[in-house]
Formats: sequence, C-alpha cells, structure tokens
Amino acid sequence: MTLEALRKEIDRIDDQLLDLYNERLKIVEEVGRLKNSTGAPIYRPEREREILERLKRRNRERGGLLSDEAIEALFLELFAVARNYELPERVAFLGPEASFTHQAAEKKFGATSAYLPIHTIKGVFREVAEGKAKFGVVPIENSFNGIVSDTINCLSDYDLKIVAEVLIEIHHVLATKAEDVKQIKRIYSKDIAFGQCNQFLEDVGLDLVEQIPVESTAKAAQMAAKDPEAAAICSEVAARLYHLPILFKNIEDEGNNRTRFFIVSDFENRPSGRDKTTILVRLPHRPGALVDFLNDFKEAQIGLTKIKSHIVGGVSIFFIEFDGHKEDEKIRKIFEKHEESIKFLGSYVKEADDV
Ligand SMILES: O=C(O)C(=O)C[C@]1(C(=O)O)C=C[C@@H](O)C=C1
Repeated sequence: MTLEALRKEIDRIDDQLLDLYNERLKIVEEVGRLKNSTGAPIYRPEREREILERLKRRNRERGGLLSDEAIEALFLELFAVARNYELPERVAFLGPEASFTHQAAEKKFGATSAYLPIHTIKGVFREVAEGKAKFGVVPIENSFNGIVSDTINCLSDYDLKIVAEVLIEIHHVLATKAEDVKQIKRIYSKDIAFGQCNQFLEDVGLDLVEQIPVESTAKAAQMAAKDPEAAAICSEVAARLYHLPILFKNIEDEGNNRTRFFIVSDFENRPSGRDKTTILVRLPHRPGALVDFLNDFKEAQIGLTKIKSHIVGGVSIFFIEFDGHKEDEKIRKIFEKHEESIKFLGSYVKEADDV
C-alpha cells in the first residue's frame, strides 16, 4: 500500500474512534446526570481501575499490540475527559459567599449549582477564560455608585461574552445576637453601606456606636455572629448564612438601590426576540466622530439604552447598549461599517432598562 492509502486508512479509523469517543461521552453524560441528582462522587478510582484491568486482560487474550502502559495512558486520559464532562457547570462569582453577587448568581442558576466565590472581578474572568467555570457573575453598575470600572476593563481585555443580565434590589438589614439595640457596642459593615443607612442609625440611637468597616457585608455578618455586643449591616442572605437574628429589615435611607450584574461565558446567544446588545467603541480622534457614529443608530431607528465614556489604559472608549441582537439586519450593517471601532460584548435577553 502507498503512504497515501495507508493514511486514508488511518483517517477512516480515526473517524470511527471519534464517533466512539462521542458515543461514550453520551453515556457518561447520563452517568453524570444520575450522580449530580443524588450527590454521588464523580471520581470513582476503583471503577477506573476495574476498567483498566479488564481491558489489559482482554488485550492480552487477543494478542493485541498495545502495551499495558499504553492502555493506561490512553484510557486514563479518557477518564479525565469524562470526569470533566460530568462536573456540573460551575459558576464563578465575585465573593465572598452571601455577597450581593452571590444573590444575583443564585437568582440565575438556582440554589444547588456549583458556586465558586472568587475575590476579584479579574479573577472571575480568569476562571471562565481558563475553563475552570462555565459562567462568571460580576457587578456592572449600581444606582448610587455608577459603573464598575474593573468589569469594563475585563470585558475589554478578555474574549468572553455577556450571556445574561440580572437586576437585584439592594436591601440592608441590621442583624445581631444582642437582645436589645442598647446592648450593641459596635457595628460591622462595608464602608459604603454605613453611608447608605445614616438616617436609620440616627433614628434608633446607634449613630454614635463604633463603626468597623470590613471588606464585605458578608464578612460583617461573620464578625457579628462571634460577638454578642456587635451588629452587622448586611444582606438578608448573609445574616441567614451566619445564623444572625435580624432586628430590622430594609434599613437603607433611600429606596431604589439597585445593582445590575452580567453573566459572562464563552459562547454567544441566539436571538430571542427581546434582546439587548452591549459594545465597547473606540472612536478616532476627530471632531464629530461620536455624533456620526450615533447618527447611524438614529437612522436605523435603533433605541440606545446607555452610553457612558470610560478610560481603559489611558484611552477613552464608550460603553454603549441598545435594543436588538447582533444578528438583526440593521445592527449587522452598523457592525460591518464600524468593524474597526467596535468590540462586541454580547447580545442577551433584556431584563432591565436601567438600574
Ligand atoms: O462509572 C462511573 O462512575 C463514571 O463516572 C464513568 C467513568 C468513565 O469514564 O468510565 C468516569 C469517571 C469515574 O471516575 C469512573 C468512570
């Protein structure tokens, strides 16, 4: 046989192997579903060993060419692929546990998904980019504090897509093990949360009590749970997590404190019929560049829902959102025309107009 003919033979067998690997993975998927519904462990080394020994025996009986080591190497790799496949899709979020981002993640993925608290926004992006988590949940803007720069920087740097948005109403509670407000000697919270509850603290006579800022409201609940003379200003979930009784709910001075979150992943959504699209735009430095760009949206009758300027690495860019999906004819045309300037960040089901 010629080399070409031999290679054709190899290609034919590789095709069969590929189909068989996929067929195997289909069964593994079923096993994974079964295990995830009962909480059984994914990794079963004894079962892997049993398979290897059986295959080596069979290989020997049939006078196969593969060595024992080769069988081990090939099949151990296959088991690793299977285990990764069986793992439920992990969700990385800006932690710690019981943070408002955790709440947003649970709103989207339910209470039993595999969650991974990560301490920085960049860390969340990295987990998803490296395939350690399928989804990442990060805040993008808050009605009092505005846009979250770290999230925009990461959207600019990483090649992930926004696949959904979530809106959460931010409510604070005062939680404590103290029986009476008068017993409270110190309050733990995040610095901005103290500021959001000034009026309440004055009303209940806690305005002169020592305020101890910590890195998150979840941490505040954890600290207060260890000290019967302390209270925490935190979320309801954080109080529950640390078994801290809630004394007052909704203690923020102004209502309507909302935070919007993005869910990022490694794929793009298909159109749903009620989509919103987010892009970053870097325009040339010439008079009227922004006006000309926006005019194309006006002419195509595309409703802009947000435009914010932002500095990334010393360069001014625009964060822009509008109604519709990337695949809509009129949006495709604009993307073609401004290909050089636009970084597409995602088209996803519209949940909210604004925070
Ligand atoms: O049999 C199982 O329990 C599986 O999950 C399947 C499988 C395999 O690929 O054969 C994968 C992972 C386990 O460690 C053992 C075996």
